[in-house]
Amino acid sequence: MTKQLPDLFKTKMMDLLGAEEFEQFLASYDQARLFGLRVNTAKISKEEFAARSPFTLSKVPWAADGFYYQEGERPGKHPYYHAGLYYIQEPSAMAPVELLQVEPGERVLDLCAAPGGKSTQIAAKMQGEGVLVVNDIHSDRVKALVKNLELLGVRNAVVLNEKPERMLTVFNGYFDKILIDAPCSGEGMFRKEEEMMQQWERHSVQEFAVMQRELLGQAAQMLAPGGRIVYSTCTFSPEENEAQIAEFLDKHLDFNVVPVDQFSAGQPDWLRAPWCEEGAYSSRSMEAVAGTARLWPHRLKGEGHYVAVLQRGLGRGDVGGGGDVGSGGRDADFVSASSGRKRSGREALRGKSRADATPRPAVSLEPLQAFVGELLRSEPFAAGRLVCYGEHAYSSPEGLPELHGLKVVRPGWYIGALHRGRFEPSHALAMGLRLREAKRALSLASSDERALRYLKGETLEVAESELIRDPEVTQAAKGYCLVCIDDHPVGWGKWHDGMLKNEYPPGWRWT
Ligand SMILES: C[S@@+](CC[C@H](N)C(=O)[O-])C[C@H]1O[C@@H](n2cnc3c(N)ncnc32)[C@H](O)[C@@H]1O
Repeated sequence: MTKQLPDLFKTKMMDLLGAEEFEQFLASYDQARLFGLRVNTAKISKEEFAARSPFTLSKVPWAADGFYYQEGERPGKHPYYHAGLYYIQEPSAMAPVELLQVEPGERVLDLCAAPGGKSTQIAAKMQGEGVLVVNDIHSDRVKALVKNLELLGVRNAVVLNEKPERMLTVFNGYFDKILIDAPCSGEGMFRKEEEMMQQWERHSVQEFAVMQRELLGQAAQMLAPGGRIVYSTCTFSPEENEAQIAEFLDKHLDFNVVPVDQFSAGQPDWLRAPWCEEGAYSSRSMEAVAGTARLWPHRLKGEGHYVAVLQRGLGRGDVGGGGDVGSGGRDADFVSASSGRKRSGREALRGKSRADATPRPAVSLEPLQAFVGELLRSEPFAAGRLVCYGEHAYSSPEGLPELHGLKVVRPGWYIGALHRGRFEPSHALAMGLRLREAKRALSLASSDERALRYLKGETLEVAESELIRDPEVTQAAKGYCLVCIDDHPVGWGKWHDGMLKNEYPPGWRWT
């Protein structure tokens, strides 16, 4: 593979690394590829997963829930993948979110989020508490982002498809943590994805450097005092890494680098011609970038990455706090109560105080209330507020400012559609539920041949005695039923008279 590397890339890396280290670096391209998965601790503990796992796992040293698996094991072809128990993720790509140090209850932004590897990692750390805003500028990539959030059962995410500059007013000084997993020239991915080499030859490093500079400045405006930004790339070029951070620090004196010591150090000595403008940076910034981190494929078991942790001071900077701007969700017909205290799902659905001041929903919420009463033991929407966009109902995280004028793809967890007096629960609702939250469910063993047949979209024969039912429920077993595999939800079915009609969405089916 070393032969296929672009000559220009090889010459530059030789200049940066020096002859001896360059040889080791080059040798890494002929080593076997590494494979990683991250356990989705929003759904299962890593101990439980390790006990059930059909894969040969070994720990990724820098990621709490990350594991290497063996080539040929194909975790994407296992029912547990369809249950959202893990995300297949390159091991080095797990590092930035670990360094973001997200806590449940925080307000977190993933600015360049698609297809969602790091968003789902952040979500697992938030455990459904707090506000997670995920954004990507490319609408086609946002589709994959939404699907991954739904697959992994994320309940507290809002998905935007925006230019970051349009987010500034709404989110000025709002977030506690921001991840910028920046678009970059992708030099660190040449071993994993060979087509990255052709893309590298088409786009210049300078082109990406311009975008990265803008993204860093925009993120700084959306960060609260005392907040943290993690900036990451999967490339080696100092123009996209140390130079971005040094320039940012010179423009933002209220930010410091939090040194990362578990990886190789950033390279202040590369901030010079011909790659960067000689003498352009202050000595404070030059010193600080030594505390940023480089993940080298010849020094650890992962692909090439760069990560910088930027901490904003608590003092008054040039951005304001709070985020409660604008009024009235853009297309929301109805916004339920948002009292701040925990409400029951019934209360959330009834939507008291704010609902009185806002227009009634265009559709009646009664079918949704009936569904909740019949099917759900606990009230999963109580942590959010129910919003309706046309026929579609979402649970939006508490504390979110009005998203006035923004292109909102998902204003929260998609609950389902209210259509012609009926409620159709969404697939996202099933994936975000727990077995214990359902009053009527079916749990198939992963070894049961019906598990795979369900994932293929087939109708199943299911005896009434196999249904798990709330002992207090006296109604007939007929109707919606949460289908699980080894106790983890994978979708809906409709049970009637010994048959389970399959509600697994066509686009998700096992092929
Ligand atoms: C490295 S990828 C992100 C990978 C993602 N964080 C993950 O872990 O799955 C960079 C993303 O940035 C998006 N992007 C490019 N320019 C952007 C911009 N100005 N604002 C927001 N997103 C942008 C791209 O569409 C791409 O999906």
